[in-house]
Amino acid sequence: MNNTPSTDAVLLCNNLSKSFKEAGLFVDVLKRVSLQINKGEQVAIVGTSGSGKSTLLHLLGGLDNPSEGEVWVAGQQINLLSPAKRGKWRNKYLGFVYQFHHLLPEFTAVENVSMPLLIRGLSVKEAMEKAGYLLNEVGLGHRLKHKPSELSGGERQRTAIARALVTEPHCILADEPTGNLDKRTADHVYEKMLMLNKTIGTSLVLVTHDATLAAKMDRTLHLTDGELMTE
Ligand SMILES: Nc1ncnc2c1ncn2[C@@H]1O[C@H](COP(=O)(O)OP(=O)(O)OP(=O)(O)O)[C@@H](O)[C@H]1O
Repeated sequence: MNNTPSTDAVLLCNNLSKSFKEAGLFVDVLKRVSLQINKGEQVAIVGTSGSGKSTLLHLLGGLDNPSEGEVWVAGQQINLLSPAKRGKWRNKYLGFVYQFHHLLPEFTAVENVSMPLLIRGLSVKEAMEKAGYLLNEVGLGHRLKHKPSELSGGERQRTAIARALVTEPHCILADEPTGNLDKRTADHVYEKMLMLNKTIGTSLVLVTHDATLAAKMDRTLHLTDGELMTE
């Protein structure tokens, strides 16, 4: 498959490969992966441990360089950009949610969520209002002033989701974001994330081991030993 960016594509890669050098030998972790994520689409990436899921997500998000191939985000081939330009492009169009929330411990929930907007130059008032709205949407309207250490695990992950969505990115890249939560809390967090993604029209690429969750998405991509299997 060889993709050319269409108007529907928010994210795509062509013949993406990644090798790591270990003990003098190259190990091929991703092998010529091509895929396209369209506007508003929710896509799961599944595969056994070590099949290359996180590596693929890192490359799609411009957090690492491919050995070969192309990554396009919002019509721009990001792997050709300088690290500084790539970082700017990434912050403009993508949102990230990780297994560990990476919230800033000394700031409250609403301050954490407003941070990406302040960095973009919004006034404190505007940023706080938007952050408060998003936190309310994920069911945390009553926890705005709590610091991460005063929130439960599920509440922290919902705060991280609000922070990823507050800039209304084209696409969210999520790597097993509820892997450290119990199933009931995880289901609740996902419910919120999937619903909000639909409301805002953000695409979602989610790495998960949970087949039930993957089945809720529009599409599931299977990685086996670094190769994408057709559905
Ligand atoms: N920086 C690195 N240097 C060397 N090898 C690496 C590096 N990063 C990843 N790998 C190797 O690449 C393979 C794929 O790793 P990756 O983390 O993408 O797998 P995964 O499918 O996300 O696994 P899991 O489900 O266990 O998180 C693994 O064998 C791993 O050891």
